[in-house]
Amino acid sequence: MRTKVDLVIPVKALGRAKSRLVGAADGGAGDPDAHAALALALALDTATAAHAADVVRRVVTVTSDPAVAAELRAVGVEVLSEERPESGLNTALRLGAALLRGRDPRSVVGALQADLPALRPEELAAAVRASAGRRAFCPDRQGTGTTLLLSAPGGDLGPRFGVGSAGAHRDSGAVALLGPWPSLRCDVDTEEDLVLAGELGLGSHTAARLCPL
Ligand SMILES: Nc1nc2c(ncn2[C@@H]2O[C@H](COP(=O)(O)OP(=O)(O)OP(=O)(O)O)[C@@H](O)[C@H]2O)c(=O)[nH]1
Ligand SMILES: C=C(OP(=O)(O)O)C(=O)O
Repeated sequence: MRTKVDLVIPVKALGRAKSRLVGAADGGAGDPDAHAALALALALDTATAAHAADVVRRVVTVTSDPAVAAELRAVGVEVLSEERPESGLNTALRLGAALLRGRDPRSVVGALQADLPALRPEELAAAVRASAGRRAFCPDRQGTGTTLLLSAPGGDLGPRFGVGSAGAHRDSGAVALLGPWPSLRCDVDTEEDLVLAGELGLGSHTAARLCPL
């Protein structure tokens, strides 16, 4: 049986997003527009790769930022407006998951972080297949955070993102997905992460936003 998944990709308002990457887009200068363009590029590359995965049926972004909404709609992503951004990431994910669950009571719903600019559709697909009908999560490269969380078919997503989320998802009964999918584990929080993502192969939006070395 082929698993199909409907994904929520949360994207923080660009002015507040990816604070640990300020300056990465312009050699340390820290221009806000250059930073916002980089944060947006990370999300565009993530959403584009997710959309291209053969196991993915729908991609919905939750954001309060009109610029993010417009750019993601332009690449075919549905956008759900986050009415109360101060409520945080897990609230945004529950909103998106509820929308998707309402459309299909038996589906697998998932949360995919928006900072995976090297993501390869076939690696995302392999991780989804490995979940095999179980609520499951993929830890980030360091093993402490979470890049992907999947519900069981028809089940609750139960997002517990935040510091130490891999442990929180494990403790809540989700199965860890630990296969050969480095691009799915390479979330980009720091410039070091960005270098590692570059070694895996950045998506075109992010590559275009970085200063030539
Ligand atoms: N919609 C929404 N997305 C969020 C929120 N907080 C975090 N995210 C998204 O969740 C993902 C993981 O968040 P982080 O890696 O902590 O990203 P961040 O908060 O932008 O980065 P830092 O400022 O460096 O902590 C990213 O894709 C963010 O855009 C939120 O309150 N609402
Ligand atoms: C919010 C998270 O992302 P990060 O740890 O990359 O900030 C998480 O992994 O739960």
